[in-house]
Amino acid sequence: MPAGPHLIGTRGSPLALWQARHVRECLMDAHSLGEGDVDLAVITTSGDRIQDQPLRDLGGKGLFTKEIDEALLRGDVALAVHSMKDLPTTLPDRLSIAAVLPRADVRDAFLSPKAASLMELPPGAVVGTSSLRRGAQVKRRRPDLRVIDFRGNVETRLRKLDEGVADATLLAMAGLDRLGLASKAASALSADEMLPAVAQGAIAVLARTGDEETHALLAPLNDPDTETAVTCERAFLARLDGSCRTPIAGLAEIADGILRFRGLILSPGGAEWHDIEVTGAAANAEALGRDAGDELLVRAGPNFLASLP
Ligand SMILES: NCc1[nH]cc(CCC(=O)O)c1CC(=O)O
Repeated sequence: MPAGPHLIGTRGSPLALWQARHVRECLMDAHSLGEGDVDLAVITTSGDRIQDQPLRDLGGKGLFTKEIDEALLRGDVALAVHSMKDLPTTLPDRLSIAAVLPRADVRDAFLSPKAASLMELPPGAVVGTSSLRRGAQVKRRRPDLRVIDFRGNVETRLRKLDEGVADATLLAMAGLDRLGLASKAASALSADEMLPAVAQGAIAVLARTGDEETHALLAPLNDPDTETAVTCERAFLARLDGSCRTPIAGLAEIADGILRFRGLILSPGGAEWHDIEVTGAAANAEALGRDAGDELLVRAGPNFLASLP
């Protein structure tokens, strides 16, 4: 054991802190560690600093992880905890995923003081979301609704909803649950109504490639079915684009070694979409996701992704 505690790098948002503390507890339980053996190191990322621009104009993913990756590579921290859906499909050189925690609720929550569900919102109502995926699926189901950009962390978005900036918003159920805010949800959207983001509800722990001690420490925290499901979803995403400019959704579910994957790409306005569903052996997760991505590219045609702004 090295001198000093194992340090966990994390963003400072309430959700990030909850997740990092959760990993800390899991590590302490798995290895019977004491209070001082694992500690958090809060790191501010560019994504946290820049609050006034839509995320997709800022170079997309990696924005919330760059400074934490650098701290890992320098050896300032031994591990880093991230919402897996915020991780780019290609990890930085010399970093790898050491554990994927058991997945929480994958669904999106519908929040509104005006209606119990998306379909019950009055005509022309305003939905606030910064997610192209959610916005496009809202328009797909309800072309009459107006989607406006809604940034900030979970608490900020809830405040904006209270202030009447929008009539409704959508947030990941997993995040609300973790923050003790599940009661704010009017309902949960089914995956058929609103297909979740790739890796939604999963927490990934990163470590330096080759840091065997930290990898061994984290191994008991890994959930194989969640790892398999997100491997399929991320292979799908990698095939399609991976930038924040394309509305993409994907969900793999595993039961008895059989994997069912649903994938969806949409035009930002939700008027055009292409979906796919495949089933196969969970052992082929990566190929299933990749092939589903290739098949959607064929179905959508070469102009679909190219024509997006
Ligand atoms: N993009 C922000 C983000 N990243 C992870 C979560 C919630 C937890 C999860 O989806 O795993 C959220 C908030 C949200 O989408 O409502």
